[in-house]
Amino acid sequence: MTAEKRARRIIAVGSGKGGVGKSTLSANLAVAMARLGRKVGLVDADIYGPSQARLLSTEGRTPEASDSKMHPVQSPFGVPLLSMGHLVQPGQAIAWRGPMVGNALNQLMDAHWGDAEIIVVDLPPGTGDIQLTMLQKHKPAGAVIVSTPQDLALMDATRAISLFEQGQIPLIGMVENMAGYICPHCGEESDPFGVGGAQAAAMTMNLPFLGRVPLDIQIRRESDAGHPVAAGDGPQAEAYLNIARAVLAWLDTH
Ligand SMILES: Nc1ncnc2c1ncn2[C@@H]1O[C@H](COP(=O)(O)OP(=O)(O)OP(=O)(O)O)[C@@H](O)[C@H]1O
Repeated sequence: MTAEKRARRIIAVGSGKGGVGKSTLSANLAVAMARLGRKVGLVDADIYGPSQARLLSTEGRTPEASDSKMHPVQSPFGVPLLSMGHLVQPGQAIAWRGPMVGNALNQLMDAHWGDAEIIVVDLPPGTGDIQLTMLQKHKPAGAVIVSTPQDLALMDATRAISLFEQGQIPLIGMVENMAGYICPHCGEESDPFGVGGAQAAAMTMNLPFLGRVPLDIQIRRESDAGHPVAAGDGPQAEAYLNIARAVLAWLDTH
């Protein structure tokens, strides 16, 4: 029986800088993996700027607790989750020093995750206390790096990659977000942030490329309204499902 019990595996989603779409990717990746039949949970490790309660339509819900541990909040998309957004009022500032933030992260991670076999962790941008606690104490099975295609974002992504390498966390690969924009009026495709930069950078760094998500008004609108596009149909959902397939293929072979 013990041999059959599969260990829970953590996938950290990181980026060098904020605003590149890491939270959106984390939510959609978790939903897509659940759609592909896996038991997936999601932890919003962005303690100071939580967004997952909104992205997965669980705002205003408070986790119950037993045996001094929280029970994740069930979302309507088959993914249970925990976020500071479930514990503080929207807009309330969290002014904590490092050790308290580390404790908060540990409580989110050490919750009653039940039969979840994979926990996706949405890390805050950068390379600070939360990232270090995550790497050292919770030891993710692997990390996914998100970047937009422009040089500055890629430079920051390199820093995130180096953090995981120093922590000896395997890199699953890189996702290029907000590449290619199709005008909803005239249909012309343009590349506000360029395109292919993240894929090229991944190749240079010998990092697998996991896929590309276009800059798409529907992704912005639906995400911010708490409807992850990965739960629906169409090319947007397919983009996230393909990334989820690539991540699962990696997990199943490592
Ligand atoms: N592919 C996309 N197309 C259009 N909008 C997107 C896309 N990906 C993310 N966005 C939008 O960009 C904004 C920032 O995304 P998100 O919050 O996921 O970024 P982040 O990297 O997690 O930022 P932070 O680390 O600062 O929380 C959101 O409004 C989101 O809806």
